[in-house]
Amino acid sequence: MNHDWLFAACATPDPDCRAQALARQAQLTKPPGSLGALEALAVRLATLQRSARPNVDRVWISVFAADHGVADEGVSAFPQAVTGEMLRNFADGGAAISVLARALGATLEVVNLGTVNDPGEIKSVRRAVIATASANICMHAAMTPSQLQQAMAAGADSIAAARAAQAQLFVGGEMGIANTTSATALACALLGTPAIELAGAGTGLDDAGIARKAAVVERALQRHVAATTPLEQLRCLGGFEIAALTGAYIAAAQAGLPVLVDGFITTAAALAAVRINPGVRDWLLFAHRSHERGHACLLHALHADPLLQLGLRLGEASGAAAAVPLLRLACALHAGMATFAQAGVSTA
Ligand SMILES: Cc1cc2ncn([C@H]3O[C@H](COP(=O)(O)O)[C@@H](O)[C@H]3O)c2cc1C
Ligand SMILES: O=C(O)c1cccnc1
Repeated sequence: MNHDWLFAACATPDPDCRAQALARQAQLTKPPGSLGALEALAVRLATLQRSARPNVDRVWISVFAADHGVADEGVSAFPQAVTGEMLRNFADGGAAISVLARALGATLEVVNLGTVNDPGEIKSVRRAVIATASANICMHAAMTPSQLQQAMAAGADSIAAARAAQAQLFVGGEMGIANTTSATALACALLGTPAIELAGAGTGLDDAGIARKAAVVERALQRHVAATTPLEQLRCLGGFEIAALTGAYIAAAQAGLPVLVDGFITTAAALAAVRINPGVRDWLLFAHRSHERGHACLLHALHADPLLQLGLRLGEASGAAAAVPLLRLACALHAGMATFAQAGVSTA
């Protein structure tokens, strides 16, 4: 099994572009620092895109869908059939991310990695089916080594497609009933945190449901206590779409394509990516803090300060899509504001 590409060097952000962008921000007609996070975003994007005038007009969104054997443990408020049904909804344009992508003029790629209720060929859904579902993590490793490899390669394929389309920003999303359980188990293993601290409501569990979900996660952690590397933890506790996201984030960082991370599940995949290849961290921007209980802890572990906190708890890349207009405004301000000299405005 060849995982060598995962450890190849990531691109390095350009310190000269950073210095130039900081110098320009200091000359724009505003008190220094007064545009706060919008300034930092413009400087960050200039550094990552190696450009004096960064922009995120061309946004690529990939939503990875897959089912999870751990759904058998009754950990979701919704039935497993929803994953496959939502594939058709994505394709028909009715899902939240379909609407958001349209509103942003972003490209939306949907990838079917394996669903129990498989809708079959759908125009505009990429089939990269690995199996009907990952295995129940309470009993087995979620994936075989070969399945892990396939899933991560499917994520890297999306980055190749995004680059071919000259995307300036990559956004990953996910759809998979019970995947907050898998993401919680992965996060607990990566962070060494007990399940009860990270388990949350997902699609809408009540307190008793959350307690049962935490017990399921603890069983999975016990079952896979021998998994001590991040790659093994991902293989044993993750799922196809989570591994695809991890592969996509690593490939994006290696290609020098900035990434905007979405919610709890994508952040768990991002933490796995950073643990596997630490150079990935430079390429990650964080869109929002989701309502899901464990998200704050994951963000803290990544030293991430997300832009928004809107009480979203959907996934599908919806929170990242909601933050794209802020990135665009940051770029527009950086490019379009007059300097003190140009406008004849006195400096301090
Ligand atoms: C109709 C519907 C659309 C969704 N879109 C994203 N999710 C979100 O909810 C699921 C995770 O929550 P849990 O672990 O509790 O199952 C994932 O599919 C996630 O993307 C959805 C869930 C539903 C029901
Ligand atoms: O934050 C998320 O990504 C999330 C939370 C709940 C359900 N699905 C996704």
